[in-house]
Amino acid sequence: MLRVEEVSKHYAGSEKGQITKAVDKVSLTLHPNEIFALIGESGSGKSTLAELIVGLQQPTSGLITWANNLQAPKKDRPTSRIQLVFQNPDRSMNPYWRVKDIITEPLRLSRYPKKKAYVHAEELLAKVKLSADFLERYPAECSGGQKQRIAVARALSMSPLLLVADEITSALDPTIEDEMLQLLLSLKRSEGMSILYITHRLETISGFADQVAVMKDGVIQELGDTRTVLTEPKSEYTKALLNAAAYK
Ligand SMILES: Nc1ncnc2c1ncn2[C@@H]1O[C@H](COP(=O)(O)OP(=O)(O)OP(=O)(O)O)[C@@H](O)[C@H]1O
Repeated sequence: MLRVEEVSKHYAGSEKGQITKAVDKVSLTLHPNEIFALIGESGSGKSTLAELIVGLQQPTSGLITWANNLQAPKKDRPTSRIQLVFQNPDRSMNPYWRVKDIITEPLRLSRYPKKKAYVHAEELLAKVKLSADFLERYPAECSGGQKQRIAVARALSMSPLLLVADEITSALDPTIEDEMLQLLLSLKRSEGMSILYITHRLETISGFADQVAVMKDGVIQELGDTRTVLTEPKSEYTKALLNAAAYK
């Protein structure tokens, strides 16, 4: 569906001649209807790679291409190829808006009539397993986990082919995190979309992600199907991450 070929993003450092290789010659393929987990410690280049994929940044070199026969699902509404959800929902939500306005914002920005957008609001909340009571609430009246669901509902309003979720469960406690992973898994199936799931926690992706790439210092250390990478890791770095997770 989406191919990343030898993609690099280098930044000039503060000292002359110094460069930071945030992403260095990364290649991967995202298939339709799969969850791809991108794992790495802080500073490994995950967010930069996500921004390159989404088009928020341009690569220094390399190619990012979508399969040309792709079409967002035909709906009576605007659609988009990619939607993003970030770690901190508060930063992307207007605290003075009601949930119904927050989740229909992408539709309204696409000039979809407000009244018709509101008709979809309840259905979008149902997709993320929140009741219609939330429509009239403000973000401050929702928990962190509920706000993340609202952010996912907003992304779903555009029926994306790819949902990029950048550390969206990192601030949640383990039970709520697990509920969010189950929700994403069921959305992958019901919406037929792919999910690029970015996290620093390798231990959370078993039974969830189809493929995983482990990143360090801008370079992919290991890439493969999740079960194989978790049970037969090849790189020393993946082994170290798994060992560290076992002692948590
Ligand atoms: N605009 C920029 N200018 C210079 N260096 C940058 C810039 N953005 C990121 N970097 C550097 O690139 C590297 C990768 O950063 P990135 O944010 O992609 O890592 P990350 O794995 O997402 O980390 P985290 O989990 O902490 O968000 C870091 O060393 C960072 O300091």
